[in-house]
Amino acid sequence: MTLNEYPDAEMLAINLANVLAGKLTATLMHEDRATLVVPGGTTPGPIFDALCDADLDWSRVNVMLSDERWVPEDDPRSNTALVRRRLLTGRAAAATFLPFYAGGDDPEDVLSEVEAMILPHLPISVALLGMGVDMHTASLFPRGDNLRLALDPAAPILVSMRAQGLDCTRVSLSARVLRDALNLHLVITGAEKRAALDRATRLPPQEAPVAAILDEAEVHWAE
Ligand SMILES: O=C(O)[C@H](O)[C@@H](O)[C@H](O)[C@H](O)COP(=O)(O)O
Repeated sequence: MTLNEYPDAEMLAINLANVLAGKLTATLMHEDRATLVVPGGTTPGPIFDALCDADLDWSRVNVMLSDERWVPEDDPRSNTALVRRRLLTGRAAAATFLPFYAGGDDPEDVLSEVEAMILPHLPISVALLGMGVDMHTASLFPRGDNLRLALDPAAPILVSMRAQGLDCTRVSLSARVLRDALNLHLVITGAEKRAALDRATRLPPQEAPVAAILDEAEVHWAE
């Protein structure tokens, strides 16, 4: 794990957007297409606002989420709606978005179809992940019902996840798929998450799921 500290959240957003754009540009120098994975939540918005106008060939970029709440796009909890609003605009509107939500109440009914859509676009070229103060990343939650499966080296590409305190079912890329990203970045802000990150470095992934990806991750933090 490498840790990059920034004087404030604005500097973090601008610099991290440049780092991600640089990695995508480098990928597109030797690949026909690049796959970008981004998180939902409240942290990435300013990063998306800076990244969406990066001068790169977005028409050759596939964008997908690290995880999704299993709700339609018009639901305020939808990460897809966040990405369409804040990232897939400006130059990045030319990117191809691969939504996970496929309708219905239970993702298990359609997981294999969604995985079939994802598979051709792996490994991930550039992944940006967030983290909760409970040390979850993507939707790999401590005490999540499918956490053991999601952490298994032979895990499927996508797992459903339910956990106490979550107001809806989620789906998440599994730890092995996230770890296999060719460029893996984790963004956190604030003292509480910084302390949680420090704790996660001393805990097993079963207790601190973010620990499953820390070895491969470049961490970006601002107060
Ligand atoms: O669907 C989501 O919410 C994200 O993918 C999730 O993993 C997020 O990155 C963390 O929960 C941090 O969320 P904040 O950025 O809101 O703190």
